[in-house]
Amino acid sequence: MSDMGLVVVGAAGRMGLALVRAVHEAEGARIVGAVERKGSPALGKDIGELAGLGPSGVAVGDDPLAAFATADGVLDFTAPAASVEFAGYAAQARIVHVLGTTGLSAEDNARIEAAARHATIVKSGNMSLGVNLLALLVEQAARALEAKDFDIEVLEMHHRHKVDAPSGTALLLGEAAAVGRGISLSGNDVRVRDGHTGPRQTGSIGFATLRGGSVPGDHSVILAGNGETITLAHHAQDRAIFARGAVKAALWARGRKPGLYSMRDVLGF
Ligand SMILES: NC(=O)C1=CN([C@@H]2O[C@H](COP(=O)(O)OP(=O)(O)OC[C@H]3O[C@@H](n4cnc5c(N)ncnc54)[C@H](OP(=O)(O)O)[C@@H]3O)[C@@H](O)[C@H]2O)C=CC1
Ligand SMILES: O=C(O)C1=N[C@H](C(=O)O)C[C@H](O)C1
Repeated sequence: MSDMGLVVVGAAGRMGLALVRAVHEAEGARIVGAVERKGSPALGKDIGELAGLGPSGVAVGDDPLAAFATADGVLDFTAPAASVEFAGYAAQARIVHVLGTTGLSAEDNARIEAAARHATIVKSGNMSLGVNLLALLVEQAARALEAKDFDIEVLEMHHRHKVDAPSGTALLLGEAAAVGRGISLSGNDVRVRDGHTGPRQTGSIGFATLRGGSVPGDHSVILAGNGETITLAHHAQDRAIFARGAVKAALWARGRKPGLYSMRDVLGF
């Protein structure tokens, strides 16, 4: 089979450049397009040069539909409104859409689900191997430790540029804890605490957010009981872990029927 042709959207962003480097290093995939928004200073520049790889022959453009028409898949770590639009274009082109953007609303998710009738979409708040394994462990721990005995809190820290909170990963880990507990996260989540909050509600899942510096992504799930705490944690040291996961997801999705898949489907756990 020929190499999978991939378009990177948001190609000049932090994750965009990491994705270009990950595709360059991967076997079985190549970059066929790079897209940024109209007016971006990156337009017209060679994406290989921008990523520090040398000339690639692929210039950054601002026409996603034209780029998708020549591709087998798209790698998308951009912004919610853009990702919803790209999911629609991926459906029109009947291609793979690897979607890592976080901060999606319920309405965004409904539109992405609709696009997945025709596109093969792999979507996850975190594409790294480590976090997806962590989610499995959190689910098991939450199942093993009863809500009356152990409170669950999710703590995350990210770089100063991050615009959404709680992080997609924190929500993914909260969902895993909720699955383990046999409850829905929605309605049991406590995303912010301020002022006179009253005592903690048994069975709730709390979130706390820190922002600063250049931290690529730190997450801890704390199970706090009487006299002991258990902390399950993941520390990202390099965005390459997310980018490698995204390329793996694209290669896994190639040739699969349209639908909405998760990173746990890709990794088999
Ligand atoms: N699932 C995962 O594993 C991970 C997810 N993420 C998520 O990925 C997203 C991006 O993060 P990051 O790379 O740090 O952010 P950046 O802001 O560095 O990159 C986003 C890029 O997308 C571009 N963009 C936005 N809208 C459009 C559009 N309509 N068309 C084309 N390009 C567009 C931005 O351009 P401009 O600057 O002009 O707006 C920017 O270049 C976030 O939601 C983040 O949470 C990040 C890491 C891992
Ligand atoms: O914005 C980021 O940087 C990251 N976003 C994702 C999230 O919201 O969890 C994944 C990773 O932690 C980095």
